[in-house]
Amino acid sequence: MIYTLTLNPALDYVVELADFQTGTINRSKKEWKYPGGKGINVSRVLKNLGTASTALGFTGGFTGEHIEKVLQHEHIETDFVKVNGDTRINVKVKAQEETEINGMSPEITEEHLDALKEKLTHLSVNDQLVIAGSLPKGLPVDTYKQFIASLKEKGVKTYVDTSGKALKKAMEAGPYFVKPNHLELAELYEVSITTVEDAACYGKKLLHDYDITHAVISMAGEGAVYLQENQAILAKPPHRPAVNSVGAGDSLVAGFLHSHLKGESPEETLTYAVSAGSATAFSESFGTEEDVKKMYQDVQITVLEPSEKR
Ligand SMILES: Nc1ncnc2c1ncn2[C@@H]1O[C@H](COP(=O)(O)OP(=O)(O)OP(=O)(O)O)[C@@H](O)[C@H]1O
Ligand SMILES: O=P(O)(O)OC[C@@]1(O)O[C@H](CO)[C@@H](O)[C@@H]1O
Repeated sequence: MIYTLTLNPALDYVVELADFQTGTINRSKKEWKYPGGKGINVSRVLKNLGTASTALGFTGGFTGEHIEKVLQHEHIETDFVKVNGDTRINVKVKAQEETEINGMSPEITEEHLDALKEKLTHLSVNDQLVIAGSLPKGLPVDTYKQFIASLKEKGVKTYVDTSGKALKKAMEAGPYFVKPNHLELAELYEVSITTVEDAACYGKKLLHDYDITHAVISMAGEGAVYLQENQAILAKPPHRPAVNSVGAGDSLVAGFLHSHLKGESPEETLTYAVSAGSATAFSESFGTEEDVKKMYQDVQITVLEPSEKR
């Protein structure tokens, strides 16, 4: 069974404006309200692709209730721990460029964390857990690391998409899969990553430095680099104007899982993952299965020879 874990979900309020000006009143021309947070997005895209999952994490207040209602309406299983405050609202402004204001998490108490840990004890070998997004305020920076370490002992495979200190700590427990974007990878190694070759080089270093089986380094419009022991592959999407970048990375993770769990080859899996990411980047919302299949024809694969670590 696939589980997704979103410790810091959000109600995403997406507003489209012809022109965005600070210091004055802006009126939206289009707007959407979606359940959000990276793990929840992975569950929604998996559903689009025909793969079931259960969404775990913390939800609270009117925003939390709305998120659960929408997910249940979409026939996505949920098993959230209820917290007292309101799940945050994240504002995404689409104008000349995209601007995001990600809200604050509600307070998570010891009891809430224990209740979540109890749910995780039910996962077993053959289960997959996607751990995605930021940590709510107040939780220890090694929270993901602890989850990964104890799940790994039971044979549960973990797929990690987070950033900053939480990512660095999570790596120490050796997750099965990790998807940093090139900026997150650069931050981890305190370097600058601007080319596909740099991404492949530091991606390879990631595999050597930590006990990780699969890594995908996403590079927005440049596509993504996949790495596993003795293999590095690049998948490039077609060059077109992107409509939306919110959730493109989550779509890539969902596409990877969907294809990988069907036992497809690394080339097919990376192509499918990048197709899912780009299908979302080229749509107003998440790409549908049909969008992903169409995109698959236009994604180009190149086998790379990554340079040795610097
Ligand atoms: N401008 C674009 N054109 C084509 N594909 C894109 C574009 N932006 C993103 N994608 C697709 O989405 C994937 C993930 O994008 P990105 O590297 O921006 O991830 P991310 O930083 O995790 O994204 P986000 O946090 O916005 O969800 C890329 O590998 C690519 O397949
Ligand atoms: O603040 P975090 O947890 O890092 O990211 C949260 C978020 O920006 O990520 C998703 C897109 O990937 C959105 O649905 C959501 O608002």
